[in-house]
Amino acid sequence: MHPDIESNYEQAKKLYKKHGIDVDQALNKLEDIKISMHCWQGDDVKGFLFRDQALTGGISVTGNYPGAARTPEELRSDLEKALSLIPGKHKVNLHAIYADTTEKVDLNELEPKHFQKWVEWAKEQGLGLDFNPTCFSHDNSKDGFTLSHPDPEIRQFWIDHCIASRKIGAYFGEELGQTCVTNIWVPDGYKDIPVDQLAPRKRLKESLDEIFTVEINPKHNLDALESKLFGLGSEAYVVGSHEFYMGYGLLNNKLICLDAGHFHPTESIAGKLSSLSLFSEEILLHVSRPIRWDSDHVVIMDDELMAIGREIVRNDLVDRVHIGLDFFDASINRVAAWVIGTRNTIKALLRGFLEPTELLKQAELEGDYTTRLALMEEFKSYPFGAVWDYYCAKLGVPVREEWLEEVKGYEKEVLLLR
Ligand SMILES: C[C@H](O)[C@H](O)[C@@H](O)C(=O)CO
Ligand SMILES: [Mn+2]
Repeated sequence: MHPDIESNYEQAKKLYKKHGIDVDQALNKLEDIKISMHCWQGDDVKGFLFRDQALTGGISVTGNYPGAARTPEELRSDLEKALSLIPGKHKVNLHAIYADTTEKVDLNELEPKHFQKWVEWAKEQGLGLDFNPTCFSHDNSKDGFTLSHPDPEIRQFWIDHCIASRKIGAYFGEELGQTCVTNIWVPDGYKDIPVDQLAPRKRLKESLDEIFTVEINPKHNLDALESKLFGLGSEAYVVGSHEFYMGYGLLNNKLICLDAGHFHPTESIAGKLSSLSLFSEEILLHVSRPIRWDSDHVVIMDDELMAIGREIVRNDLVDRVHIGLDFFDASINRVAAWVIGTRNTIKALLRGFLEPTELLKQAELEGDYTTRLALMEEFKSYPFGAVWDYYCAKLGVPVREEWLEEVKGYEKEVLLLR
């Protein structure tokens, strides 16, 4: 480690210690947090099962930066590159369309064996895996409905796919010794104002009930449900709204997934954590960055991200919140997108750990809002960067923007040859 990194760290430690913050302890806690890095940033949500299918479901990827992964091998190589530039041991989040198989298999026929190579790779790399059924980009979702489809045959197809997905999740959890979170998101909704808002929700509820009648050991797989406010083509009405899944999840002991891009523009998912934590044991996050709509931009260190990090740490939710990422930007190097978004998410958590929370809470309790505001503001310029640099060096990953050189090299030697 460069001596400057160490001495800057020692200086920073002293400053934080003055306010009772144990920086070494903070770094130990940070190292235990796993971020679930989404595989779909690597290939613009195409997957490998149906290469010719257009992306549907009201989500969209823009940009045509060269080098997108075309095969499972390429995707794993890109993920490895990104993970080598991110401190800590993490998880990879797969979608069903990323099955690694030469068999011609439809979504409702998927089995653990179709993901065996992913599991072998995860074992080799010391990674956990999370999972998602892919309820979009398929002929059976072409009119915008899946689990709430009025046609019982189509509904059954998606029910079977979700059951198959939970079994794959359980296989991941058992094989890797780390619980897999399987998150169900469906795009179902109407472009224009519907007459009957209730019937699709009843059908969605019945489909979920059927999916969850299959018993799965929660040690291996936890189920999560992701709501949405609107999508492209479902602007007026989304069946799986926040209220719908809050109700369903709390009554049926399922995790609620809060995606930062799935609420009204001024609503913050950070602000929802304290309330939800009082009623639900565990929560799933999709950390994303909406710009004006659910645009899935790469996560930057903005107010929302810092608030997410702070709320997780302040409310002692580190062991109860599963942190997944969800963005897909094809206008920049895709490996860099992962590195930027994941490093930022870890940095936001670090900043949460480096806050004098007890002191601030005490000031607040005493009604001393002057001290609260003064300290919160002063802490924004405390030397967290020195701690971050030390953390990266200690865990053997590039310090500051050094990682960019590596990504540029990889782009030249690997991505541009695709
Ligand atoms: C590809 C993901 O499953 C998808 O982004 C989903 O999580 C979502 O957020 C849809 O808007
Ligand atoms: Mn999401």
